[in-house]
Amino acid sequence: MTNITPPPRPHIEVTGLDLRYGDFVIQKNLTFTVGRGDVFIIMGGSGCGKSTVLKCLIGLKPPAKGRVQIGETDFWGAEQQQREAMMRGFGVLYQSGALWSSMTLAENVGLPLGEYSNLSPADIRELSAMKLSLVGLSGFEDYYPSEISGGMQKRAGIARAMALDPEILFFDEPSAGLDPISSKLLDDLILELRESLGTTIVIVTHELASIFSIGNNSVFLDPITKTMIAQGNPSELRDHSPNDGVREFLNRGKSHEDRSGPSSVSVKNAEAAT
Ligand SMILES: Nc1ncnc2c1ncn2[C@@H]1O[C@H](COP(=O)(O)OP(=O)(O)OP(=O)(O)O)[C@@H](O)[C@H]1O
Repeated sequence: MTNITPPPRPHIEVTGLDLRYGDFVIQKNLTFTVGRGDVFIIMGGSGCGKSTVLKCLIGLKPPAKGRVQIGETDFWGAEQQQREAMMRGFGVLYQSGALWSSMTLAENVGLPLGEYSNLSPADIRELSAMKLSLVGLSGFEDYYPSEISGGMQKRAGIARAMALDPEILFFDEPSAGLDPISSKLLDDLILELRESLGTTIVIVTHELASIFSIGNNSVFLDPITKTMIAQGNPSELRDHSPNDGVREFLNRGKSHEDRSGPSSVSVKNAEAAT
């Protein structure tokens, strides 16, 4: 008899999720999985509910219906205390970066360590410097956020998100407000972190260049039907999604046919019609 090893359990499993603000439905019936070590992109047009889905995954917005399983645990079904403990295993970088302007970079990164660990101030300082070096900011420990560029502020925000060695990193529009070169450097950093630490990374973004260069898995949310209309590798969705809207969005408004001749989808459709 052959021994078949079952596939590893996904890191995050979302099943039948509905999200609402009051009676206003944001998204419904979302079912998708995020594998361990994935760089998973939540994408879709403006206002479709990407940030709201992220908020639900990080514990800030309870679902109206459905389940979010993180590892072995039903995240929203768990007691609040257990959920809060799980949330300490998440590192979050919000859109604004949100560093404290009156604190140095080392103090910003050290803040969660002071709050959630028993480390001495000297150890916190050393660990903060190490986290800053991971994001290429060695030597900037004593700088204030206003003294460094926007791209460096984002890096410092990532160092702070990584302070407690999270299992999952969540980024909301990490490249918002950055020029294309800083944005590319940030993508490189995200990939480096994923490769060196194996952290699962979930990102809300509609920057196409980032989506294709760093994402290996994704979900595509539709604002009209208010549900997901695609899941999978973004490059494959760009070229082969059976949904025209998904292909158009990922080809920057151009259909695949416009760019490079008929897509395999339309070839298949043409073959089927003959
Ligand atoms: N706290 C809230 N209360 C009520 N409605 C909200 C709240 N936050 C967001 N919304 C609404 O929910 C919808 C989805 O918002 P959300 O920010 O999740 O979308 P998004 O896809 O991330 O948008 P964008 O791409 O513009 O950042 C929008 O119509 C927004 O106005």
